Amino acid sequence: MSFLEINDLKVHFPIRGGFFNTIQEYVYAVDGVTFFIEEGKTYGLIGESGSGKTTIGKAIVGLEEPTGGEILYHDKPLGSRRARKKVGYNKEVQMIFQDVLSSLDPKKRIRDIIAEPIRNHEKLTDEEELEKILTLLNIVGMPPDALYRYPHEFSGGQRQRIGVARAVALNPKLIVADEPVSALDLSVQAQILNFLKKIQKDFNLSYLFISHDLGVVKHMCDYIYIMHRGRFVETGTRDDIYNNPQHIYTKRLIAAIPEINAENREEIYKNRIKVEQEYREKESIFYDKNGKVFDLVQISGTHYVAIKSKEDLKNVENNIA
Ligand SMILES: Nc1ncnc2c1ncn2[C@@H]1O[C@H](COP(=O)(O)OP(=O)(O)OP(=O)(O)O)[C@@H](O)[C@H]1O
Repeated sequence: MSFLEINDLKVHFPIRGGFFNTIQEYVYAVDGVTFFIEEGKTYGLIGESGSGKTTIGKAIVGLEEPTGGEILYHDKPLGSRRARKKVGYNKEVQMIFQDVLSSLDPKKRIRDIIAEPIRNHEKLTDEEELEKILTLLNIVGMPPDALYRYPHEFSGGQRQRIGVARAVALNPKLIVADEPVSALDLSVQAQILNFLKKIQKDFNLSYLFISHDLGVVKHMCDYIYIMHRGRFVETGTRDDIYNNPQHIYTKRLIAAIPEINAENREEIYKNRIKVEQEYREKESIFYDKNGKVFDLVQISGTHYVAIKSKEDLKNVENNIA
């Protein structure tokens, strides 16, 4: 059962300029995306820089106001900030960021950083609050003496754990994780991804996992939304996307996954060249003449791809190796 539905979400940013600082044009950061979030599942939102991923995440947590479409929480449209707080939405949907250092106030000790959402939403005595924070530190694998230290005294991986402790402090249902590991080195990335998986079970959490890297989300996500130019170009289960990619943009993302210590390097490079050729030959099937992404067409149970028409589907299918 989905508890969050995003219908035809649009976020357009005006660009102002000229002598009177009037609106000159718009950035169509998010231009009509529809999807849902179910309990305990992980959704990958993948796409290159500027494709609109963070804007979707921010719209979901209420940091960005949609220009169009709606977000339904338990079948009811999200209202004003006040209405969201009243139905507990602000507690249940949290966000963690890539640049965790700048999202943790450098002048505050860890105790106060983690306590912030608790103080905003719950009335606890000092003692109860301390106990809760110590439990949270324990859950994220941080020692109690972290309490009175400052963010700069910790490594990137430790800071991300502190960010997670703050995010789970209010028992959320959904965490929007915006590139949570891309600033970390590879071995720490794996640690944090495993840790996120572990606490998912403990808290029955759902994740909307934002990344530009299909390799990173390979083991995390149940369902994947591939984003390009403000819209979805392909959506499906992890298997649909990894085993049977259809959109040329998805194929390019998969071809770009770096293979560390790969023995078949030559094959990987040849495949990249093949995908690039296919992109040039078949671009018109995937984008209109203005470069806009087409609407999604269902190609199997859970698998949708944005192409010009159903007739072109055959054309695309013939292309599967
Ligand atoms: N406040 C804003 N005002 C104007 N344009 C914005 C604003 N925020 C984002 N944009 C633009 O909207 C588009 C989508 O940005 P967004 O940050 O959502 O992309 P992204 O896919 O998350 O990229 P990245 O991976 O680099 O974070 C970009 O062209 C960006 O420049």
